[in-house]
Amino acid sequence: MKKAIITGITGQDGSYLAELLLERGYEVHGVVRRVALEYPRSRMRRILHILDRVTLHSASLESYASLFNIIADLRPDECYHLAAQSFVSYSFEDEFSTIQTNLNGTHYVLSALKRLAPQCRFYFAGSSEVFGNVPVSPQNEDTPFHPRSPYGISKMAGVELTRNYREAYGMFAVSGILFNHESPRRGAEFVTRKISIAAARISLGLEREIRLGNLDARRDWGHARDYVRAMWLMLQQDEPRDYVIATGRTRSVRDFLDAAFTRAGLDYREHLVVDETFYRPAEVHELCGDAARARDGLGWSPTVGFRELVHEMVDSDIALFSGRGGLAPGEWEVGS
Ligand SMILES: C[C@H]1O[C@H](OP(=O)(O)OP(=O)(O)OC[C@H]2O[C@@H](n3cnc4c(=O)[nH]c(N)nc43)[C@H](O)[C@@H]2O)[C@@H](O)[C@@H](O)C1=O
Repeated sequence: MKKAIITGITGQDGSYLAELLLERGYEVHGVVRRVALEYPRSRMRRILHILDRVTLHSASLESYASLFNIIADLRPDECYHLAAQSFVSYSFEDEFSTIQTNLNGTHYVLSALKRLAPQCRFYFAGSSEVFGNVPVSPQNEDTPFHPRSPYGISKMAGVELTRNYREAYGMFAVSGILFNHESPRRGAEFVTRKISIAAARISLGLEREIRLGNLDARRDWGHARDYVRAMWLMLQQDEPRDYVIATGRTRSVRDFLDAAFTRAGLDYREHLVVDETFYRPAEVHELCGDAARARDGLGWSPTVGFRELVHEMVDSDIALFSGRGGLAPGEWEVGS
């Protein structure tokens, strides 16, 4: 039985990945912050249904020793490093913590694996935010990086660090450069979930308006369940390589808003307030990925289209806020 560690198991991707690994017969271990153990109903809400089948370990990305000890005890076969400060907006407010946690955390995990489990296959959650402001579209693995936020910089450095461990120490260490991927488990601070929650709550009469920033930004949105499958596939290959994971199609924030509100039986124009406080100091206007390498090398392609994704998210939030979602009010509020 293969043993896998997931950092960030309580997040959207971590929860889907844990399900996938359990289905494939892995022994699954998750690394969580102590706070998650103290507030299990909200922090653990995405993995409550599999808590009896995974083993959780308490550690912090800021503490090398805490990560070292877990890796020393487990000596895993595969390590998926997903934990990070992942909200781009927040990275402008606290650039120091974002860069420190995201970069040092990655460095600590890689360094501990090199010492204790050098055969372990390592996946780093890279991000399309590394491309930020590149003039080339679509972006692939050869596109130069031009990040536009402290978050993007931390992810760019993580991709380079992972590459360096691969080249310098011969480790099977790879990065997935994942474009935006969403689901009903997305944190409420990200624009897609903010919209699906608002569509649901307005349609149920619980709220009247939604406040958003730049509606013209365009993203390449896929479904998180498809994207964690790509993570797993990357670690099953003969050769370690980085891969772009994307759908290859972009939509604007306004398109998402329109589709979500229409699904909820609403006209978004009657509820939208454009609020400049949600604009970013440096915006990424459009990102579109070219996942040809993943298609040819991993046999990967997305299975969920844009409309299906939007409908799943809105339907799920309508169920949640009409009391059919299994969570008490307030338990959805904490982000990823
Ligand atoms: C791949 C990448 O994907 C995600 O990063 P993101 O693209 O920044 O995601 P988001 O949903 O926060 O913003 C998308 C767009 O929507 C615009 N926007 C307008 N109005 C609001 C608004 O009110 N809230 C938010 N959050 N965004 C807004 C905002 O200006 C931006 O242009 C993370 O998973 C990240 O970890 C990651 O790696």
